[in-house]
Amino acid sequence: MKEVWTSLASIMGVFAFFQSILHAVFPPELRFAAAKLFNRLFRGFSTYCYFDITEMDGVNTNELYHAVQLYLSQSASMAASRMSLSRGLNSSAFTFGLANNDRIVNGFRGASATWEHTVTQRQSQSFSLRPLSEEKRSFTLRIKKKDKPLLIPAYLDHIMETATELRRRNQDRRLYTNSRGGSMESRGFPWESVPFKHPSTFDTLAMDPARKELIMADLNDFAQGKAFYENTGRAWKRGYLLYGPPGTGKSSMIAAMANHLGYDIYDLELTEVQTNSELRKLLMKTTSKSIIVIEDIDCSVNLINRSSKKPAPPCEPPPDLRPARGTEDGGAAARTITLSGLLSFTDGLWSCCGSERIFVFTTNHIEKLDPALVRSGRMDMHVFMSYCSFQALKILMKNYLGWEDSEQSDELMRELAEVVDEAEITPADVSGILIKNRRRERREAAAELLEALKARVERRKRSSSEQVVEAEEQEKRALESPKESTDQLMHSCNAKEDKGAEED
Ligand SMILES: Nc1ncnc2c1ncn2[C@@H]1O[C@H](COP(=O)(O)OP(=O)(O)OP(=O)(O)O)[C@@H](O)[C@H]1O
Ligand SMILES: [Mg+2]
Repeated sequence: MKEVWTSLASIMGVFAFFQSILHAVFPPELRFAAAKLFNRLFRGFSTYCYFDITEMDGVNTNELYHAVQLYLSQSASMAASRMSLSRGLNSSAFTFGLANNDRIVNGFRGASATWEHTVTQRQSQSFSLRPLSEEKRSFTLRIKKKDKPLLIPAYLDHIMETATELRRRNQDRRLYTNSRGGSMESRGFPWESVPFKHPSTFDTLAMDPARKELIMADLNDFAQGKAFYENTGRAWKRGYLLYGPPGTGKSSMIAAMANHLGYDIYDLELTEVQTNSELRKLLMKTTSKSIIVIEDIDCSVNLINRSSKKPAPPCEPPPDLRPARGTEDGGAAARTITLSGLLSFTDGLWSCCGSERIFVFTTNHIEKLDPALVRSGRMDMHVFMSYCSFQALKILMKNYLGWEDSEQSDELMRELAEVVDEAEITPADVSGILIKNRRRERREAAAELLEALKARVERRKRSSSEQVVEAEEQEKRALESPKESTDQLMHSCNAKEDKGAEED
């Protein structure tokens, strides 16, 4: 062993001797060329290849460097023992980074890649219009030569895509509105926005868990469906129609969808839009990965069937001709937005500018909508937001009272389960009762809710029995005096017809 060490020391000595001669005798250029040759020889025998990704590419920033930095932040937060931490402008998330001169191993498609972050001092700068930072930062990627076809460029593409997604997720999301109609502000942007901070999530949303799962799975399939939409030649968009009584959670569902997918929301106020071309402009200025919402669609635009020849009732102008902003008559004459304009907004060629967009329409009266608007392909999923079921009630009790699953076999819960369907109460009303009682002890609050539900059931029973009595009395009167009752019947039929015309 001793001999081995002695011979190793003598080799090192010889190497150092030659190096000192090299330094003394040869000029730096020659030394540099020799080092390069040595490196090339060494790499010729090595099974690895190396890629340097510098922060600056000449005087331009190298996007790949920043993408790698962000991409590695995921792995670095798990694996590295020393990390750098940062938080960007307009961001609410912290980003981990690989510390200087640290190293991390990452895998892709079964191949392994080693990343090293190097920071060196920049040599003194000559004069430049754009001063560079004093440090030179770069990543070095080391992969096996045999893995090169597998990793380059697929791995780098993957890194770029992941970084874009991370950047988007780290940014605060925004809620846009077209309060100026379709008109542009000075920078040519028709939307105004505020940070989107709605706290509704699928966890807090009270609805049947199985239906909730179905919607979440549908959303996930959509968000991960790039290849599917490309292969099938379909535009990457999806339509949801949420319908049901007021206060059943349609708007809350939209917020939950946006929070689940990390999308922005464009809340389109259709009554503010004058023409189909304005509508198109608005669409063109939306970004991908967004939800475009039209709330209360039945009140927003004239939804009379395009093929129907039925004239609009004379007493009231059709909704799309109602006075609006602008001209003397309130812009009514200028307002030419039509149902077919809206249909091509969601379904026509223009709907494909950009991608990965979700359209959500909400309504309290699905029966009032034109079938063309709700046909499949346009609105892919119809979601009925119903009155509060027992499953939904349990979610609300958990959210508002912290009522745990273990307590749910309770007698109180059994009683609640019995009355909740019959009470036909909206989740908004249940939330109202629970908020009012939130300072009370849990069981007291739940008992209060039970009382409210029972009272509601009673009221509903009473009003329906009053209706039955009324109908029976009418029938009796009809039997006693056929002539009078026929007149009455005619009268009530006429009244019904008038009412129907008004509603049309
Ligand atoms: N399914 C639900 N889950 C949780 N909270 C709900 C639900 N439905 C309603 N709420 C509560 O009631 C409030 C009103 O609900 P929301 O605005 O979502 O109803 P909506 O169906 O959009 O009503 P509208 O038809 O009047 O627009 C919400 O802020 C929320 O607190
Ligand atoms: Mg709503």
